[in-house]
Amino acid sequence: MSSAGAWTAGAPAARYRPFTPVGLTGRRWPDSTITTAPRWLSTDLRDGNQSLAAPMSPERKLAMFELLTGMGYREVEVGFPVASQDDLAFVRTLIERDLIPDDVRISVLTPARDEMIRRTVLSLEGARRATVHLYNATSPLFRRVVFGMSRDECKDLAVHGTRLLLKYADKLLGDCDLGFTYSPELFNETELEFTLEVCEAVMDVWRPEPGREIVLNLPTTVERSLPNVFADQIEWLDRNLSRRDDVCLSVHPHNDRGTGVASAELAMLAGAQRVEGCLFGNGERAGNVCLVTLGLNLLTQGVDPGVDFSDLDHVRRVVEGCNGLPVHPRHPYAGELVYTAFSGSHQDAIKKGFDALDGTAAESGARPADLPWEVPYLPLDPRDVGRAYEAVVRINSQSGKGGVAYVMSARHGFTLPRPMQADFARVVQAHAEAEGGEISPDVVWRLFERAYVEYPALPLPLVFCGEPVTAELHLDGGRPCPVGTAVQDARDALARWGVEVRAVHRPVPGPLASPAGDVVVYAECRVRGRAFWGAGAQDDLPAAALSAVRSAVTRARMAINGLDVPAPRDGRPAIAAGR
Ligand SMILES: CC(=O)SCCNC(=O)CCNC(=O)[C@H](O)C(C)(C)COP(=O)(O)OP(=O)(O)OC[C@H]1O[C@@H](n2cnc3c(N)ncnc32)[C@H](O)[C@@H]1OP(=O)(O)O
Ligand SMILES: CC(C)C(=O)C(=O)O
Repeated sequence: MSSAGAWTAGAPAARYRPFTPVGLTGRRWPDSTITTAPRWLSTDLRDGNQSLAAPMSPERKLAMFELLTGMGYREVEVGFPVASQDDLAFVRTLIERDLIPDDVRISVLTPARDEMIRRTVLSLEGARRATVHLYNATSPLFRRVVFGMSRDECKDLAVHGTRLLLKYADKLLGDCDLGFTYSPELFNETELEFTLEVCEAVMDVWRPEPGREIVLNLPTTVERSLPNVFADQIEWLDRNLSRRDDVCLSVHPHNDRGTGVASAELAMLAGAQRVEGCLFGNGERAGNVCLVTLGLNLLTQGVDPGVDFSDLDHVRRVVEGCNGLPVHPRHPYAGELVYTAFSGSHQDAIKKGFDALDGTAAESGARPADLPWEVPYLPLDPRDVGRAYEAVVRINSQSGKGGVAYVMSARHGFTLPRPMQADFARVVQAHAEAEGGEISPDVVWRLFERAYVEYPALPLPLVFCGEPVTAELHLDGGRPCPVGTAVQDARDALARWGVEVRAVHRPVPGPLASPAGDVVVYAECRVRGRAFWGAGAQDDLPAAALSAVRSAVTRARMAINGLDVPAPRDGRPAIAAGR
């Protein structure tokens, strides 16, 4: 029996205890909004790195550091110098080769152990500005199981560690602009009054004052509760900490419950001023909070994240290379598939959104890129993060006419009339069901060509079993041409070939124009009460109209005679795709 089978006797829920709520009254955070970006600290090179099966090589560390600082992160935790010779060497390289931009503050992590604090401080020798980050676990479980310490002993560890830090910094760091971060590890599982007691005791040693802040960094070391509980904890501390103006309240959420981002955001509502995390959520177990998601969540609320995500694919490639871990195709904002719709109703709405945006741009004279982003199903303009529109719609058996029309227009430059979209969508759907999988834009094009372009063998004049053919013409782009007389010429030409033109539709006002210079006409021909479509692209409108009608009538003949539609002629496509 598989291990999952053991649950038939009942889930082991009784082994787990729910988190105790904070019992905060008069909460302020639910009524707050986020209007500015927090301070960010990237811990990719420390928490991220320590969680990798193969920690980053020096070259990868440097690539990560350059990426982070190039994107605009101004606080970067660069390692745990006592962990390994590699970690130490990297810190020394940054300092000795003067690789730290003037506006960037590096930080290094140390446990509250005398010799380790000394060596950590020493690792910063020669740095112009740097922060030492001291941590010790404060939760009851850790006090009991890991340290075997009373509350007072646990507090003393933090206090003594801070004293040692000051002592060694005084001795070893000269005129370095030294910052200090203290983290009560497992904050979220620690009694709030005890956290406060420890933080106050640490502050009594560091003595924060204007110009000498302390960063109190509150981690969900292992995320165990709902984000609202974390927000309550942060608001409680925000209300109760002394010297609040000189404290930077920071959070360090992990993602064990999959709610790291929500925890960070609610904590910001509750008073957190700084957030520590990793790009794409690398980090211990289920990861640290994802800095990309947090930053772009802000952007999509109209708040500048203060970090440059304009080439997110580049960021993703560098991070994948450094971490040796793939970014999930569904990762918010950055995954390969997150700007792609396969399903018909999504594609339809996206296409209408783009059309509306183009319409507003044309009316107002504004560039689409300057208009408010209002495209259904896309929370962000892919171009704002350096992604193209091509992949927004991809076709398979779940797709509908909107998606097929989008591909024809965006990829091939053919704006199909609405009833023809439905007709062509049926062709594509049949192919998708027969073949399975995805249908590339090239195959969509070949299906279109096969279904609608001219078959030159068809004899003229175009009468069908003695019945006249009627047609409605739909004009698309093409080289600039004087539409008025050209339309009359087309009517006259078709009349000569036995076709009565009942209507001419012109979806877009203005001259017909396409980069490839063809005039494109779609013809909807009625034969025995049924509609058949054809498309023609030629140098002039009469020729294009005739071509479209011949193609439609061929389809009618084949269908009514129960024959398959023939493949297009060999050689060059009858219409050049990708106009
Ligand atoms: C939540 C976090 O991410 S915290 C950061 C975690 N990161 C890392 O651990 C990566 C780097 N770590 C290392 O290289 C090693 O663990 C070192 C160099 C720090 C220590 O190595 P070792 O001396 O071999 O100790 P080891 O890691 O096995 O055990 C930890 C010891 O430190 C103690 N300890 C753990 N955290 C702390 C702390 N913050 N402050 C003081 N002591 C601590 C433990 O109680 C244990 O003590 P014990 O030996 O008396 O039982
Ligand atoms: C050192 C602290 C901030 C940490 O990494 C954690 O608690 O997850």
